Formats: sequence, C-alpha cells, structure tokens
Amino acid sequence: MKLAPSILSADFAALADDIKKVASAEYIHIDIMDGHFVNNLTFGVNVVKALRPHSDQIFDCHLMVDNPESMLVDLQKAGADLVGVHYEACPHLHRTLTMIKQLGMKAEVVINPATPVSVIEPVLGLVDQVLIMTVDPGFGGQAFLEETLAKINQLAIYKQAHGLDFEIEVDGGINDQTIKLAKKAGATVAVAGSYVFGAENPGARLQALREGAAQVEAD
Ligand SMILES: O=C(CO)[C@@H](O)[C@H](O)COP(=O)(O)O
Ligand SMILES: [Fe+2]
Repeated sequence: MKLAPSILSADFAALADDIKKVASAEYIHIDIMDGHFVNNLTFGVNVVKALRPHSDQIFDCHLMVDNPESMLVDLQKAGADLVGVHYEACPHLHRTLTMIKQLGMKAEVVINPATPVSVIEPVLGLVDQVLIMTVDPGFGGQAFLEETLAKINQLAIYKQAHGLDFEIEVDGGINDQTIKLAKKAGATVAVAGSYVFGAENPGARLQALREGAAQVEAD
C-alpha cells in the first residue's frame, strides 16, 4: 500500500524539515483549504512551489476549495503531480478533470463520507485516483468513519468489474489499525496526518503503517 503523509499535521514553521522526515513515503499529501468549501484555511500554491525543491516525492494536492479550476494552471507551474477535486465543489466535473490531465498532472476525484460512489461513476474512466474521505474534510485528528468501508469496497468491486485502472485513496483517521480495515476493503493509498506528524518519530509511524497494511496480506 502506498503512503501519503499529510503535512496538515506537520510544523507549519518547518515544513521543509518535516517532509524530510517522511522521505520513505511515496506521496506528500498537501491539503489546500480556502475557508469557504471547508471552514479551515491552510496554504495555497505558493507553499507547493516553496516545497518542490525539497522533495522528489509525488505531490498529492487535495483541493478543499470552491472553484478549484481557478488554481489549476498555477498548481501545475508550482510542481503539483496529482490534483484531487471534490465532487461536491465541481458542477462541471468532466471538464475540471480533463483540464487537470491536459495540464500534464494526474487527476483525482474526491467524495465526502455522505456522498455515494454512484455519483462519480460517469467520471471513473477519466481518473488516475479516487479519494474516499473517511472523515468530513476540514481538520486533522478526527476519528475514522467505519461507514465509509462499504463505499471503498463498492468502488473496488466496480473498478474490477469494469477493468478500470485507478488508485483508491483513503483520507482521515488513518492509524496502524484503521489502515488494515481500509486495505481489506480495497484501498491502495493511505493518507495519514496526525498519526504520522503527531509522533516524535514520523519515520517510525510510517513503518508501523506499512507493517499494519502488510498484516492484511498475511491474513
Ligand atoms: O484532508 C484532510 C482533512 O480534511 C486530511 O488529509 C487530514 O490531514 C487527515 O488528518 P488525520 O485524520 O490523518 O489526522
Ligand atoms: Fe486530505
């Protein structure tokens, strides 16, 4: 399973140092929040640009903003690799996802815990990754919503039945126990913020996540 430490729980005064502590992860997850789509306000394109020289990892940008289309060109220039837009924020989803791909980035669609998988079926042939939120977006440190497991499983079955090829990412409340539930349900990428950066040794927490996920294979 791929790991995506979320810098939402890192030290905002030392982001470049903190991402070096998670150099063994495949992705760096960057939560961009505008204070409108969600109540919280984090960072924008300038922080993506500032961090780019400090890491070769995939920059996985999770846009929790209204009108995400307006920042796509700047995000591409800043060095984003993969961009996730919320179904709930995009009335013209095909166009938005196509724009991400035309800019040379990987495209992801994101759904909130209360949004059913069926509404994104029309765009599943277009995306490189689907993010099933396992908490309501906006903040780190919330508890994993087990009700989302059925949706992860439903998406994994749909993907296989239709011969589609995309990653299934989960985000919110992931720790060394919940990662097992998510993997069993079919997730292939796990975001973790507070579990990783809330610890003295973020690298050891990544290792614990890998070991947790590996136990599912062994089952
Ligand atoms: O998108 C979000 C929150 O909206 C996440 O990426 C958080 O950063 C996850 O934090 P934890 O639940 O792992 O602490
Ligand atoms: Fe996120």
